[in-house]
Amino acid sequence: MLTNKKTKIVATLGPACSTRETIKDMIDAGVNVFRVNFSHADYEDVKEKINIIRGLNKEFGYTTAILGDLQGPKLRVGVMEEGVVVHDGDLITFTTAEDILGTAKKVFMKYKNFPNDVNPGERILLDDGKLIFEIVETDKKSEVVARVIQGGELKSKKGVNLPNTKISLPAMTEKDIEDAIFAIGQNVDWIALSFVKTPRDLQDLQELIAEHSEYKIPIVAKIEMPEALENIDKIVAYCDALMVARGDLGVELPAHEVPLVQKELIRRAKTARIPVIVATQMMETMITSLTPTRAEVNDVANSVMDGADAVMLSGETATGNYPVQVIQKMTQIIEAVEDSPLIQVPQNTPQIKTKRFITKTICHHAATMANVIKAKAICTLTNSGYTAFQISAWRPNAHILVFTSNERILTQLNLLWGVKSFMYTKDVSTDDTVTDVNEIVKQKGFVQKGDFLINLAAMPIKDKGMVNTLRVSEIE
Ligand SMILES: Nc1ncnc2c1ncn2[C@@H]1O[C@H](COP(=O)(O)OP(=O)(O)OP(=O)(O)O)[C@@H](O)[C@H]1O
Ligand SMILES: CC(=O)C(=O)O
Ligand SMILES: [K+]
Ligand SMILES: [Mg+2]
Repeated sequence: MLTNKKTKIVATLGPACSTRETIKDMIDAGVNVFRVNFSHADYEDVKEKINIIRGLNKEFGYTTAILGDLQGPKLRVGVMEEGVVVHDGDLITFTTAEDILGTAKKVFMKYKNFPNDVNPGERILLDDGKLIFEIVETDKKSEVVARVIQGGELKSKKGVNLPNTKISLPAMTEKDIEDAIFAIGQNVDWIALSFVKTPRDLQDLQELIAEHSEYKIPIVAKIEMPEALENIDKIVAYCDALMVARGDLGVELPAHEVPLVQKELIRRAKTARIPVIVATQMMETMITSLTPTRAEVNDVANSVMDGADAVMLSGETATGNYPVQVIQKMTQIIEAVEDSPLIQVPQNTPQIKTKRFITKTICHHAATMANVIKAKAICTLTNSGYTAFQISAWRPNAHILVFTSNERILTQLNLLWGVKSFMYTKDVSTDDTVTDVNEIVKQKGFVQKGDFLINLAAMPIKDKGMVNTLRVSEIE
């Protein structure tokens, strides 16, 4: 039995959720989207997981989506010996010369140009800033010596941030291009681009998608760099969703600036009517404990109250001990707050006259009207998914039920707040379609006799044109 929450959950795949049984339990507990993190992914493994998820979708009528998250120009250390700990004041060498097994004295850095890009005095942050080093010297060829400023356990393949350094890497590296082509080949529902700085980065990915796919794959712009904040208006115009990637963001910026940035980014996404995902360390203690901290419970709840369409888990589900329980807990938190009248999600009323002005306006009125007449559901027939984005953005109290014959958007829309989608392949006239859809919705238990329901359609239906009709039905 699937949950009825409206805020979506994105869960990262990893060794902790590798069986079909665990994946099914996670979906039943509230996962709507699985994230493949290409920073750690093995293609054969990804294929297997995607098959499992799609198999479950088929068998149980789920619409679980898959999000491919490209690594981007992220630096990483190599594989480390077990249990290496570095202490304040220690000196450590980062080498790019050979992929050695790392120790407390010497560590492999997987970025050839590293000794060239850095300068003495600059900082190296590791593992989302848990460890801090200061560069003492670089030979500008293959070795960099650094002093430990804040020590701790130095684990394999952890990410490296250089907030004071200008890195000479493109937004899409060779690896990202290869991973994106693989992801497109697997028909993933969404692709996330890490470390976006400018709209150009997004256009490059759009072009790559257009070159390798006959369908448009929507893009999530991961906001984790100060440059992205400077260019946010243009970035919003060139992507289909935002992610507040707090892991890197909290290292690239002082972590105490992240809370207001989160609120600002959510507001931007709401204004553009695109979904926004809040990510990283939401339930971090549940990697090893069955009880989240009060602060974590508050964080998930407050993200929902800020207006997040989706909340994301990383290590909690990828490598944590409790991949199913963490979803159950997150669902409980979401359900406890999302219907509260205290939630005031920012929304914009001014309508810009784009070519879809009419459709946008109808969706807006459907959502507002549903609240006024207390309609239990808004049903829309869509081929592109556009109306689902538009209705979802207004956050009506009614169920948002999407009927489509397009298998791709059936799962893609599962990232959107409040949206539930259903396969609908019958090709009939509007009157029959409305009656038919309303009957399905009643059978599924979303509405009962006497309830109002709003239908949106493009008439005539067979033309698959622009939505031009809003109809209110009373369920018989
Ligand atoms: N197949 C896998 N997929 C995802 N994470 C994995 C996998 N195998 C191991 N992990 C571990 O889970 C941890 C948390 O996952 P997460 O997706 O947050 O990674 P990350 O390294 O912080 O990546 P990024 O910042 O690039 O998104 C990783 O640091 C990694 O050590
Ligand atoms: C998810 C991610 O990439 C981050 O938080 O940095
Ligand atoms: K990533
Ligand atoms: Mg990141």
